[in-house]
Amino acid sequence: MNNSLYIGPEALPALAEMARRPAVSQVWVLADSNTARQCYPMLKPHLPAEHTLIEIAAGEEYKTLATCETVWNQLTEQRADRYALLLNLGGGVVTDLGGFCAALYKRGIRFVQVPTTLLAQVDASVGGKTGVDFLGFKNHLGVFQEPAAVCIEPRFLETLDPRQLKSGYAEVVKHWLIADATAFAEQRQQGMFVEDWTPIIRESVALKQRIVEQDPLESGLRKVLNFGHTVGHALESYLLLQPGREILHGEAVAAGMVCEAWLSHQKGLLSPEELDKIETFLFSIYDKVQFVTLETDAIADLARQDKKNAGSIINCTLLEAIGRAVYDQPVTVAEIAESLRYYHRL
Ligand SMILES: NC(=O)c1ccc[n+]([C@@H]2O[C@H](COP(=O)([O-])OP(=O)(O)OC[C@H]3O[C@@H](n4cnc5c(N)ncnc54)[C@H](O)[C@@H]3O)[C@@H](O)[C@H]2O)c1
Ligand SMILES: O=C(O)C(=O)C[C@@H](O)[C@H](O)[C@H](O)COP(=O)(O)O
Ligand SMILES: [Zn+2]
Repeated sequence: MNNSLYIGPEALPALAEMARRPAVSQVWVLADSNTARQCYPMLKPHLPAEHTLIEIAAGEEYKTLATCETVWNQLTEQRADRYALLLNLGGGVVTDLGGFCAALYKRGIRFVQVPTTLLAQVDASVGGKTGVDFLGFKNHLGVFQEPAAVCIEPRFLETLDPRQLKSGYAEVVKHWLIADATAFAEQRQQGMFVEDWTPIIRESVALKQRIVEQDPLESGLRKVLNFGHTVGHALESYLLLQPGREILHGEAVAAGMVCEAWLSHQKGLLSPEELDKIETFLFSIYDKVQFVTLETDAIADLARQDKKNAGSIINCTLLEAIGRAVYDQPVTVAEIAESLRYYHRL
């Protein structure tokens, strides 16, 4: 099975064909409590009658090794062998965690990503990053492992909560900011009014794939896909550990993009006019993430664990212009804290 990508009505029939290949010994579906209820009924008619559903709890707080253990337990108890196929049906939590479980189980079984959120359809299911959070740090344990296929059916989005849709849109905007100034300019006129997500999904996936193909293991260029994430992950991690204050990944990335656009401007890379365009657009869609200025140092400090760092140097991806990103730009914890204070004042 090669790594194949299907987007649209052909996605689930393609999955049906893969699941019935003689080389597949067992078919497993990993879903969370929501996708088991809301998405599995659409998938089920495409699966062989004999398959097993594993259900995990929904939410970022369950993207942990403990949840992986429950998955590995079930695979082991039912004697899944190396020829088993795992279908990850869900948002980025399920595709990241399921990919990680598949990559480690018996040193690797094949898996297919079946993303059901906008975020997972435009970003998380593509590019082979899998993993779980650890000690509150985002994706701290993980491996690069490409799925056998990615099957994107945009109709899954019909049951998605609008807040989740907005969260996913942040990664689309990120793709435009790092590599597609024209799309950003066009969409700026329309805000988040989108009738049919399919073309946006196709373009976002193609843009991400073009980057990943050149640098699959993130030794250089791929770091541009992390724009907004140095500050975004720090904020997301900080609030994840405080019950009641958790925010969604895309919401954190949207805030992170404002902070990192400001850092880009401070470092003489991004013009004030472009900074203003980015802020105005993002604030027309996203509410401000709530924290107090007293917390900014503690949040910024979490960026010391960012995976792009080298030793004590925090390497950030910044913008030279809308549509042009530069990676490995050193920033200090103090500068990150200052960017958070700037965001807070806006
Ligand atoms: N691997 C990557 O390249 C990559 C890229 C971006 C984000 N991520 C990761 O993805 C995760 C966020 O993913 P997410 O935003 O999809 O969150 P998620 O997986 O938590 O899904 C969001 C919520 O929507 C529910 N849901 C999913 N599909 C649904 C549907 N069709 N209808 C109704 N409800 C549905 C889920 O049960 C969950 O409650 C983060 O952990 C982030 O780190 C990974
Ligand atoms: O695919 C990538 O590369 C990305 O950076 C995409 C990000 O949107 C995504 O959130 C990713 O999981 C972040 O990776 P990490 O290495 O910073 O954990
Ligand atoms: Zn992301």
